[in-house]
Amino acid sequence: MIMDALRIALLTHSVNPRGGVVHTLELASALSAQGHDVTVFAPATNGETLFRTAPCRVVYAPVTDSQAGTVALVDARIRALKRSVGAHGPTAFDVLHAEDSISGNALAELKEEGVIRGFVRTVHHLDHFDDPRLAAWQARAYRDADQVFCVSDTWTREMSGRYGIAAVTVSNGVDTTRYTSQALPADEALRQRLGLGAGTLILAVGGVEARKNTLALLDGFALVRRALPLAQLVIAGGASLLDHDAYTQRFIQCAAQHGLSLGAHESIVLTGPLEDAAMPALFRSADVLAMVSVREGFGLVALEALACGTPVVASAIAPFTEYLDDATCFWATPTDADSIAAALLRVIRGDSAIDFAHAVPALLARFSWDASARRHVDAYRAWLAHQPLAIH
Ligand SMILES: Nc1nc2c(ncn2[C@@H]2O[C@H](COP(=O)(O)OP(=O)(O)O[C@H]3O[C@H](CO)[C@@H](O)[C@H](O)[C@@H]3O)[C@@H](O)[C@H]2O)c(=O)[nH]1
Ligand SMILES: O=P(O)(O)OC[C@H]1O[C@](O)(CO)[C@@H](O)[C@@H]1O
Repeated sequence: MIMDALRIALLTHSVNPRGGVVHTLELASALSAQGHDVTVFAPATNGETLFRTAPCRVVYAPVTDSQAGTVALVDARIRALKRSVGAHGPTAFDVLHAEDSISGNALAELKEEGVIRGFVRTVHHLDHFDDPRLAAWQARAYRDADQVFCVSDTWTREMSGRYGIAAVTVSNGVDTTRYTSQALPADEALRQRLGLGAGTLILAVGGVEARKNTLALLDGFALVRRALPLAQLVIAGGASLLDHDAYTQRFIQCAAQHGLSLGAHESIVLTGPLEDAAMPALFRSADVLAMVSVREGFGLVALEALACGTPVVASAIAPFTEYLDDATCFWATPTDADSIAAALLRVIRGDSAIDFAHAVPALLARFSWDASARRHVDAYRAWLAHQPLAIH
């Protein structure tokens, strides 16, 4: 432990392989390596454990209330985190850091009740909620935070321009020891297990959901199949707390209308959430990563694919345009299936200018979790310096 080590609590919404949880664990790992005393709080039901081994103390907050429906689920998780953090008392941590709206509400309530003095919050991206309770929770979780961090300048500007919140950007990192282009014997076993054939593999990560723009990707893929009849679309992940069932049903119907079948060895393979070790192997197995999302906080998956030596087709919108360029990705217009198909085909045919020798390593070097953790610590200390009284 370093002399001026901070006692930091990082709160996440679940144990799932998902952006906010990955951010929590990578930040926890880098902060711990720098000598800080980190505790991760994660709501868990029925003995669930984090999808990746945590490098620090973990407190699983038991979710005891009903999670039937999204509102009940969010409420139950807010209660679970609030109980667990509250039980540690007001002096247990120097910094309480919420990674999402659920944990932000747990801390906002504890702050209102005087149990904690304040908290910081990372906004990865915000969602659109028709349900007023979900919308109100989402707003409270950034509005009541003492300091908001965003994972891209795009979102820092959005928070200021649209919501009047003065956030600071603290970028993501990418673990280039986990995500490498070095093929392993297990890569082939994974291909077999998932039913991936010898044809071209187009990979998308994050499941089937509107924000990931999976329907437009499907339309683009159907066009690609006219030129490459053996091509497969592999969609991995999707461990979201939100309800994407209606969108998934539309996806299944549209696939049928295109004459595309779903399943192992079929043209579309939906893997669902995968164990951590599978992800680098899957990136390496793909001919191209399609990241044609319409809303991302940062787009970490694009960097992971590039680190594995896999070319990326990315949406020609922010935040991708903030850090990718013609030397590190191939652009597609996310609202245009023809554009998505054309971009995928250009990359598959080796007709892109992605520079894996120079531009990609230079890009990856700009995003480390160590640097992200140092920037967080600077921001924590700046916030603590403005607290009228020390927390402990
Ligand atoms: N092990 C495993 N990891 C997964 C899986 N699915 C996704 N991941 C990992 O989870 C992370 C993000 O995945 P997304 O599906 O893109 O999550 P998100 O919730 O949309 O991410 C949000 O936060 C990220 C971090 O700041 C942002 O980069 C992203 O744009 C978005 O705002 C990446 O590290 C990705 O490799 C899976 O099935 N298994
Ligand atoms: O899709 P995910 O990563 O599970 O995220 C769900 C989002 O919805 C909420 O659970 C509720 O607003 C947020 O806390 C979170 O950002």
